[in-house]
Amino acid sequence: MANHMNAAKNKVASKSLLGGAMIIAGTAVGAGMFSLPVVGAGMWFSYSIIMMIGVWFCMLVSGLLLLETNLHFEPGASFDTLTRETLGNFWRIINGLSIAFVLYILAYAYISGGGSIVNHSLEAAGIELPQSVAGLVFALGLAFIVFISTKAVDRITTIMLGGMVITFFLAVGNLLIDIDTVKLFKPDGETSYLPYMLAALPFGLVSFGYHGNVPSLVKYYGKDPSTIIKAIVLGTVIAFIIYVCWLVATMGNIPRSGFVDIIAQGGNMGVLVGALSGVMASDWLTSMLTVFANLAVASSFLGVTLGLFDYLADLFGFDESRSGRLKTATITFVPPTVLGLLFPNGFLIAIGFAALAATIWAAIVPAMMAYKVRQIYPESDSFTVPGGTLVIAIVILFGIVTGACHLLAMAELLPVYG
Ligand SMILES: N[C@@H](Cc1ccccc1)C(=O)O
Repeated sequence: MANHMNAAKNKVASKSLLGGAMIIAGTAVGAGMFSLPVVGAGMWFSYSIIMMIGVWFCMLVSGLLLLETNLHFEPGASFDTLTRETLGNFWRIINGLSIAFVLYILAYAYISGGGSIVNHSLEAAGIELPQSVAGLVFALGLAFIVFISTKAVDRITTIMLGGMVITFFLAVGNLLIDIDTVKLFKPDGETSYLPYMLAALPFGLVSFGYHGNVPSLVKYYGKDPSTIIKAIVLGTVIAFIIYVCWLVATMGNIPRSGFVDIIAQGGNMGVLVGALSGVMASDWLTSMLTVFANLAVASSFLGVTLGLFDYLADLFGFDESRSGRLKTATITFVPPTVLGLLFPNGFLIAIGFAALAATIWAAIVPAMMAYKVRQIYPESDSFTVPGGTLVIAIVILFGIVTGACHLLAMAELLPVYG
């Protein structure tokens, strides 16, 4: 979420470690999180945790490799500059396209998920809308904020983040008290588990995506590797802890067989939150969970579309005037909103495709750049990720395997639960 970055930048005196960690955690925690229990239902709890540890490790290391490269450049160098200078124009273009693709498809995923959750909330208030219209309301409302200014996005996301922390702990805290360990460790339903991990892997990768913020952190802290490393480690650990709580809360309350129904209904955010609401003791806590889900997806939408907005303005050379911003807003918001109207329930499919493109810029490219940079500066005493070329190979392999899993799952060659 670039906006948190800007929020942090404006406060000169607040270059705390926690600020950087929150930027990373804030970007990572988003729509991916809502897909985890649904796509993890097949392998269930223990395997989900094992997978998340592995994905966390690889995505942490790829972020650190990106930092390693970034530290050979002046603070303020963009991702685009890093790829151009290390890997050349071909990879620069591939990288840029994959970033733009992820931002666009995530914007669509958020409209789909946002529409679904807004609809779920409105139903509770007795208002019935087609989901595509709810998606439109969600997108237009938030697009307007991005259109006004970056500052407006900053202010509103800061408020949203505060609200998310409070509602997450109230709602999930209560779900954690009610969990049933039998559900977690002795799941019902069919006896095959492990094979379902393959199709779930891409969703794990998306939920640990934050890499666009690494250059922003370098710009923010300057060449201070130890603080940036701590911020990345802490930020990804916070995200990991939130995901574990979320998996415990969902899988400890909804039986494995219950997910078959959620998946049959498309597995969108509103369906999952609806199923959780069904098992929660009080209406008040149910509202907290719904508010949390609304805020989580809305703040991610603002972060991602602001990034896309700035990227497109730069690419097409649109200026900051009212008409320039209107042009940028049009190319930013119209394609994902139209998709949201045509296919209101593509949430999970979109997250899967985001993963496919993210394997390039959040795993493979950072590893390749670090490899290159070590050849260019063999004597450098700047920060180097430990583990040598082996670690680089592991990250590249992780990216390739995850991308392959997505393609195989799309071709219906992998077992998918439900
Ligand atoms: N991690 C974000 C998505 C994301 C991926 C890659 C980079 C930035 C953001 C989410 O789960 O919603």
